[in-house]
Amino acid sequence: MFQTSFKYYKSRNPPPTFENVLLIGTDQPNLKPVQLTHDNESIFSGLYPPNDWKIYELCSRPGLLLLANPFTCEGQRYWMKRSLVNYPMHPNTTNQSNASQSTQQVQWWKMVQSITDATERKKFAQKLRWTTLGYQYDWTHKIYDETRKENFPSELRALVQYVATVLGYNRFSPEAAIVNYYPIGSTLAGHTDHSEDDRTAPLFSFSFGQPAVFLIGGLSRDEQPDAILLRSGDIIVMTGESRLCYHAVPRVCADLELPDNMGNSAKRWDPNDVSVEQHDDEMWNDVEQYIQYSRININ
Ligand SMILES: O=C(O)CCC(=O)C(=O)O
Ligand SMILES: [Fe+2]
Repeated sequence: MFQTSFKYYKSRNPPPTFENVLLIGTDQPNLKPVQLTHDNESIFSGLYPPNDWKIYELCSRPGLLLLANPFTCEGQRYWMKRSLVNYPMHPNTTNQSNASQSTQQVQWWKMVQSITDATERKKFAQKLRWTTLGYQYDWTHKIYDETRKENFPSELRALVQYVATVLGYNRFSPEAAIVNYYPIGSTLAGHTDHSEDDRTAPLFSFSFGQPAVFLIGGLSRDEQPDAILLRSGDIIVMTGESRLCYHAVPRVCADLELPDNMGNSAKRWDPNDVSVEQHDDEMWNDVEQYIQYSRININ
């Protein structure tokens, strides 16, 4: 059932319809609103105050929490920049780490920007698919290597701890992250995340840039998954029963493929009431180019 659904949403010809894809933040029978049980006085830069957050639990997958984009436009641009400029950098491992000597020595983002031809620049940039933070994940042996523990970025730790605390996970402290980079058209096959020592701890997932169809199924591949549209700024938290469920990304779409009410991602990071000169630095222009054809997921 999982594979059938994966193929359906991945298909180019014919393309899928999005009628059964859940939109976080809308009234849907499968989305149960979650009320915060304690006061949240503190604020966090780049996020709207928690009392304004729209939080849901997916009725068909108890423990799966969905947060409709709580980020300000500025907050979104900040995390996109961090993910592109700082995270794919030595000593963090990326899928490109062994591609050439220079990918180890020169900042990946600087290499991208040094390519003057736009087509070539895009071709090069699209090759980056993941980077690991904190404990470096060993994909071959499917373990977190005790001897390869790098610093976990303090600003990302602060963000995750803030969101965790608002949701009631006061003791959560992240030790490892995978940042996934998806050019439009790329996919992530069905899998479960079970290499972590403490599988009772929640898993936090932040999405930025182009929208994607996310599938969440059951503990086996036999169950029919639910399809959810993850748009820029949306957060999902896999807790409880949903923590070890199969999930996948069968489609990263361009806004234009989506029905009118689902698209318009760029509004989430590009406020039209502020002129570009006013709102940001030079680096943003390059990041903005990249994000036109990509999705970033911090997991
Ligand atoms: O990109 C996503 O939304 C999911 C990524 C994921 O499942 C993973 O990194 O394990
Ligand atoms: Fe995963």
